[in-house]
Amino acid sequence: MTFAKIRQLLDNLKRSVDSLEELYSTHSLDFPSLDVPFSKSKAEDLARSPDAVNMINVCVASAFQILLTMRHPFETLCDGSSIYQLSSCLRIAENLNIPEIIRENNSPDCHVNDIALKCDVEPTKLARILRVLSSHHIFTETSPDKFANNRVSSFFDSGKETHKLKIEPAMKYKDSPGIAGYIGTFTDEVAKASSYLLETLKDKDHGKSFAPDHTALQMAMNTSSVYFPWLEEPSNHYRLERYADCIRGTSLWDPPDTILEGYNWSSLAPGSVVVDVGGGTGAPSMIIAVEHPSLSFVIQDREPVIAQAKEHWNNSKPDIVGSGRVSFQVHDFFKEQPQKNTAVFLVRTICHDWPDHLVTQILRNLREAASPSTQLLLGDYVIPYSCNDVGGEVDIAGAESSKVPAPLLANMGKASSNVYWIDMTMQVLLNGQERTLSHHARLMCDAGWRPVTLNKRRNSHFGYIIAECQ
Ligand SMILES: C[S@@+](CC[C@H](N)C(=O)[O-])C[C@H]1O[C@@H](n2cnc3c(N)ncnc32)[C@H](O)[C@@H]1O
Repeated sequence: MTFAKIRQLLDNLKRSVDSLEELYSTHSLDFPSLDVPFSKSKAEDLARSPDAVNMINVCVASAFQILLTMRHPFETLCDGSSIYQLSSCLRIAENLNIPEIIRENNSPDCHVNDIALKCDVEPTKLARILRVLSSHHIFTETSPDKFANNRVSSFFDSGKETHKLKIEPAMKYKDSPGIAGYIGTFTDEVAKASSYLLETLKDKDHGKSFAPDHTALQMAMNTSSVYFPWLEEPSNHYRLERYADCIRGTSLWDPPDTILEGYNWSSLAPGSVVVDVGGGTGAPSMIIAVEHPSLSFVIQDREPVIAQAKEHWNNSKPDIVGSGRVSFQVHDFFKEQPQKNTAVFLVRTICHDWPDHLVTQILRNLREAASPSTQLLLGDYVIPYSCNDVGGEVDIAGAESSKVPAPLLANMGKASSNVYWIDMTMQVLLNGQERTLSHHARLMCDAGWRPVTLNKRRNSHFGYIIAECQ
């Protein structure tokens, strides 16, 4: 029976590769190479189209399940026990600007002695770190101790000049697309917090609490502050700059313009106001603002973040700032919402930060400021179970589940791993979580909203739920 299952997985894999090759050949393109640095191209764009994503996901889930079926359990457990070493090595590559150093080299590959000289570390230690990454296809070791950027490593090249980064390291994260900041944040404070997950879970005072100051982060960082005020402490200046970039990186979970499909923005009357609640530097709003010049935006966040947002918009979209279509407001979403004339309250990746009782408070504050026509647009992952969710249907348009080929897990296993990584991230940082559709719907209803539509990109777990006033 096991061989039959392996063959079934191989069939899934083969069928998906065949379909992918056919898709690419209809566009006269080849699939992007792992060995070549990433570049914006038609082939890369096609790889993120919903059809291609579906085929790639089936390949990833099938290949991973074959691997796990065939490997000795101890090999799998060794991997699971040491996978944090990969994160630590990735943290070093990002922090020491290794992709940037290799890019600035005169030839495509660079000897580790030259790389180590530029970042002032011991070369044989660095070689071993880069070898871990190369063995996981992040960088390529072209000949012993020589390393080149590949499709994966070049994706976190900030494009900045290393001699400038040496003088002002946090400059790396200014007006950047978010990948370096994402890696830096996840492999630093998130990883450190995660290493205290067990101790926090078993802690007699904090283990069963959902307070945002009773998480693994407090234990790991020896602080009593909640994550956001902790980030804003003067000693965390570098981390705060990096976090802003990290959040822009979350817009890359799907192609960033997916926000345009999340809501029918053209249906709004000219002059309508979109309030981006906890908007960070306003990356999703910026995409909407460019496409829909008749709409106005209010970006709300905590004071230091609003300063970052203003700077980011002034540097990236001075024309929109000059037109007066975007304004910036310091606002605490746990307090009364000052914007009373809002067409859409956009809350993207906000609710997942917080435990249920605080999500209800945030959404209720928005409901109290809403007019009868105001809509809520909640953007977050819609987390699936790894088994079939019998009876989990929710009566919201667009909530249909997609078909998964046997014998893959109902959630597409490895192809969906990021949803669960982010869920754990929210647990260790703030006692927040990713939620199923019915869980999202319940919290919205408790706060006086009626969820009506789920807009989800095909083959993505990230959803935009539209709700109306009850
Ligand atoms: C995960 S980020 C999401 C940013 C943005 N919505 C996006 O999707 O790109 C969460 C944001 O919530 C902000 N935030 C945290 N606590 C807040 C509060 N009490 N009031 C307003 N914003 C807050 C943080 O500063 C951060 O920018």
